[in-house]
Amino acid sequence: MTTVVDGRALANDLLNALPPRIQSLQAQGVVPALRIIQVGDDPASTLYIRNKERRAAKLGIDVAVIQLPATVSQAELLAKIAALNADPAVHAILVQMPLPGHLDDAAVVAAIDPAKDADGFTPTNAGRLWSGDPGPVPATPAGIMAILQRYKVPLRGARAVMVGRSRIVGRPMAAMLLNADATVTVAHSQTKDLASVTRTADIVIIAVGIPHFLTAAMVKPGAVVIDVGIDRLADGKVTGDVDFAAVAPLTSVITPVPRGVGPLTVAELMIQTVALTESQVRHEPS
Ligand SMILES: Nc1nc2c(c(=O)[nH]1)N[C@@H](CN(C=O)c1ccc(C(=O)N[C@@H](CCC(=O)O)C(=O)O)cc1)CN2
Repeated sequence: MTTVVDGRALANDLLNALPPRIQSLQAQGVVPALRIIQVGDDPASTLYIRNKERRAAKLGIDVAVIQLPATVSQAELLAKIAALNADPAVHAILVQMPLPGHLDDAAVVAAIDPAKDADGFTPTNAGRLWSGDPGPVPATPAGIMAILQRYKVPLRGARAVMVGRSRIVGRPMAAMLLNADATVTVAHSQTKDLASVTRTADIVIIAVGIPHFLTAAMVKPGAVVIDVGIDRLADGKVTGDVDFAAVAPLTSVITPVPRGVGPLTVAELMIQTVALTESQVRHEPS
């Protein structure tokens, strides 16, 4: 029997825990404040940011999008981040990815104050994650961990294959699985005979951005399959990296696209924004 994950329901459920925490902050005179920097006007980024804004506003988080032109210079972008870092009324900052090619992603991310790092992408927080220490973590892998936990997928000793090695998903996902005692393989575009690797997996997580890339021949019967891809087809429809119709019958648990991992990404960002705010309030000089 295959269980198809309901990402929207799980996201709503996780978000139900936030209002009392936000009210407790408000009682102390603090409203969690999230700032999202968008460079350019990529339509997919605009849509994802709108989802984040809507959720934040619904929860009573003070959210604002700082829109910069696609031609913004590295220095101008870094100056904007420095101003947000220095603003005590801002608790969480993120720069929507991808950035235009002339900008240095790594330097931009590294400029964010790790205490306000809503995405958990800064080198400091990535290092904490790989060391198994607490800190802000990237939202998509955090959402996937929430799915695995909610659907009671055993992780200790499980063979997990992460297909994709991005900073947003693949690398932090591998660290989280390792921290949960899974045996982790990271496969990528240079991996030889990928199917022979994915077929060994109890859990396959895929984030490659190629529609229907993971086929039935690449999956072991009974495996858990998590699809992070949000791929736009020529007709405008959204699909995933997994050939869902062919793969789903083989699996024990599978995420659909849309309404699988995506809503969890947004939910985990909200959770992180509140956690960063709480941590800053705790560390404020009294
Ligand atoms: N700074 C960041 N940039 C990007 C991140 C990130 O975590 N931080 N992740 C992705 C995009 N992303 C978040 O920003 C994101 C992706 C998907 C969704 C979502 O709600 N998906 C819906 C479907 C939406 C659609 O129809 O296209 C779903 O899956 O149901 C939200 C956020 C890259 N950049």
